[in-house]
Amino acid sequence: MNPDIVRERENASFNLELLTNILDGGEDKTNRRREIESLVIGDPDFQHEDLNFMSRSERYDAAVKKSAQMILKLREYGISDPEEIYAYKRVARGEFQEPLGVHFVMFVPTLHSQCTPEQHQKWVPLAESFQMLGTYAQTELGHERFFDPCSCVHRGRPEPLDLHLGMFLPTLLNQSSPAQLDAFFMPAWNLEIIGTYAQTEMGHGTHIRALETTATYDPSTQEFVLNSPTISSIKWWPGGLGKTANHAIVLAQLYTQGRCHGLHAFITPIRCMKTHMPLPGVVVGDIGPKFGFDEVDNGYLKLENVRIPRENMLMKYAKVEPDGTYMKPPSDKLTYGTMVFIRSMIVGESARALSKSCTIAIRYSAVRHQSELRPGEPEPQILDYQTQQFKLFPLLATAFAFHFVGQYMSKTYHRISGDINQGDFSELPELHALSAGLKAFTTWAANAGIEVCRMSCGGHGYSRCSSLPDIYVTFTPTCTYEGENTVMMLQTARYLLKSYKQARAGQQLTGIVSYLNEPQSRLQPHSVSSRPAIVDINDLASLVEAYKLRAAKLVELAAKNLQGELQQRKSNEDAWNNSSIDLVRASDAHCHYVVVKLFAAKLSEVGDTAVHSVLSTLALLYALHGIALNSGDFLQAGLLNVPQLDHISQRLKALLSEIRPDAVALVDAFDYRDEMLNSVLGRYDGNVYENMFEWAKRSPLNHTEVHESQHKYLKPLQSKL
Ligand SMILES: CCC/C=C/C(=O)SCCNC(=O)CCNC(=O)[C@H](O)C(C)(C)COP(=O)([O-])OP(=O)([O-])OC[C@H]1O[C@@H](n2cnc3c(N)ncnc32)[C@H](O)[C@@H]1OP(=O)([O-])[O-]
Ligand SMILES: Cc1cc2nc3c(=O)[nH]c(=O)nc-3n(C[C@H](O)[C@H](O)[C@H](O)COP(=O)(O)OP(=O)(O)OC[C@H]3O[C@@H](n4cnc5c(N)ncnc54)[C@H](O)[C@@H]3O)c2cc1C
Repeated sequence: MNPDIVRERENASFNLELLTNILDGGEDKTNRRREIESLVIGDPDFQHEDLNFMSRSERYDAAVKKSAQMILKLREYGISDPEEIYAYKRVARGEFQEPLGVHFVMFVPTLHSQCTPEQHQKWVPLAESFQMLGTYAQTELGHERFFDPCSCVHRGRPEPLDLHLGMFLPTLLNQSSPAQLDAFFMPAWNLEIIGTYAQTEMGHGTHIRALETTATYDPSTQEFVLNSPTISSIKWWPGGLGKTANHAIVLAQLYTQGRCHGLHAFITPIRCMKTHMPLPGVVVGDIGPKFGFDEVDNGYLKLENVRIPRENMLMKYAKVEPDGTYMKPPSDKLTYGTMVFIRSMIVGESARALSKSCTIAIRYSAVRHQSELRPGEPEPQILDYQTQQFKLFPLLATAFAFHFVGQYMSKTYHRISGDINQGDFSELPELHALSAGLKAFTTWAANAGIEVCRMSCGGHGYSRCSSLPDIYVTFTPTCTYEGENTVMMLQTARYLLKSYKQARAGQQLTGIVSYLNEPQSRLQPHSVSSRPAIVDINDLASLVEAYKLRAAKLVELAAKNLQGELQQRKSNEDAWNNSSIDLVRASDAHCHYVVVKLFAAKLSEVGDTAVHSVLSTLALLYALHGIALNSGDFLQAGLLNVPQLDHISQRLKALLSEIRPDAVALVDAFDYRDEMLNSVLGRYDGNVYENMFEWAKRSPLNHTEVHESQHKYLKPLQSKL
């Protein structure tokens, strides 16, 4: 064990096991999670060469193999609780994704959530043959017997099966009639059907109302005929589509009786279940190498007069009768349910990606010595440099904040989706606004934070052995997929502005936007110099209040700017576009307020004094750092005065020093085993250098002492010169 890291752990001011228990939600949960993780770590079937040393094809192969093994082992061990499945997969995957991810997380849940009772009756016997469903019963989406898609959301690296687990299964869960569920869920769960979620097209990802794929109902055969009428309508991006999946949930414009009824979901067989060859009329393949996601066969799909039975339209909400009569759903946004689900889960993913990165960067900073602080003295640990602390500790605080926000988002999703399943759609707009905004807010912050962690490790952060490049390339598309972040922020802004207008009209708001009801007089701008300071920078409650007032102020500002544009006789759409910078800023401030508020609220649940103290320091650091970064907003809203800015920077420095002795223990509390971090720099024992040397020796370029290119090119060249 490296002596620096041993000393760091001895200096900790709190019992880190207690903090781990808080992150897990209780001591029992920590123990069980560890038990499950050990099942993978001790299993020779999951030992393989570092994927960094493999070609893309080998990586895909290894990821499919791993997915298949995971599914078998989970069933062999009888692990069925969603949290436990997650704990198992998290270790088995490491930083890699699984090919079946979207099958379980999007495909099956979409089937679940969009079935009708009649369809349910038809297929129940199939479903009942599956032992695991019973145990999933308590947890899922208000249904009695469905599995929890949360357990399948990918964590770590993408895998070819991610889309099957991640979107195909969740969409099945959300949008199938019960009969469809039973028809498709069991084969999907047993992997006879491997599904993906095919929504995005080459020409449109964001503006899904403009998707061009068509599903035209033919009453004479009671089939839908699916077509990709243009080059831009080719489905592009779905994970697992290229080579893994044999079915896709295809989002297409529904035509019946000569009318278009908008986007609906259709289960579409794309490959033969026996030979795995593409079916007639189906052109399918891999879209080629990407920034990351090497293990996943993100694919293309062109449909040429592909016929599917009427029953393959997901009919829980909207329906097409045999004669072609269309029955409207109670809300046309229910088709978007899978996206809301995944966005809610991505919030917790932000916490995990950032906490892993902080673990690596902080452990490495504790064992790395560089430069001179005082002449003649030994080189200090780089963690002793104030600038290093300033890079890393606010991110550490952010990782804790996002962890608690992730827990909240997941609970809120389950509560509201339970109501939706009971036919109560009243909180759907709030769920959409919250999940869209927090998905964007947390992924942007974590994305930027991972890169800061990488650069804080100097040159070695650039090596794949640090794992930081892998974490980054795997995580960064969360800013784009499941709703591009700017677009998501604008969706939240839409809700905020609507709420603001309602508040101004005297309506009493409830939920997370209720602060918009507060008297506007509190928000009038004051001259910055004359205004008495209303924020106590040492009091978290006061800071929460400041974030709230800043959010209210920015929502008001955006509303006024929008109104100003409208008064210039601009159309609604142009006025909206001309105000969109302000609208995104308002959403960002709203989300920031929610995060600070939830972090502060979490403290009241912590009984242990030492843990409470260290978490309070982190919460204060998170809140003050955010104010320092956005000081213009707080000054403009009259919530701070200029002298306070200096106090804040002094206070921030003091907080960095307070956290310094606990930094390593704080990242240890995230409890990532070495096998999960897969990072030479982030090793628990701190023995970085010797292991870096061993890792490099395994590089394929070192398999021979002299590379063949010497003989092929350089020697002949030398002889010619
Ligand atoms: C492993 C990785 C896997 C990755 C997979 C993928 O990426 S899969 C691909 C992922 N792809 C994406 O994520 C695509 C991203 N794009 C989209 O989700 C949509 O095109 C959109 C939301 C941007 C606009 O949609 P639009 O043009 O239909 O809507 P509009 O703006 O005209 O607003 C009309 C009303 O609808 C409301 N409303 C909207 N959404 C929801 C919702 N989910 N729920 C509830 N409500 C919602 C909205 O608030 C508004 O309410 P209001 O004010 O009238 O009361
Ligand atoms: C790794 C990965 C996996 C994916 N997996 C899947 C999958 O399994 N299934 C699937 O269907 N899709 C998948 N996607 C596609 C993904 O969902 C889309 O790429 C995403 O929704 C963004 O859409 P877009 O690519 O059309 O971006 P665009 O909308 O073209 O975005 C480009 C720019 O335009 C801006 N913009 C667009 N509209 C607006 C607006 N209204 N207001 C302001 N600015 C705007 C955006 O902010 C952005 O800056 C995946 C993508 C990736 C990268």
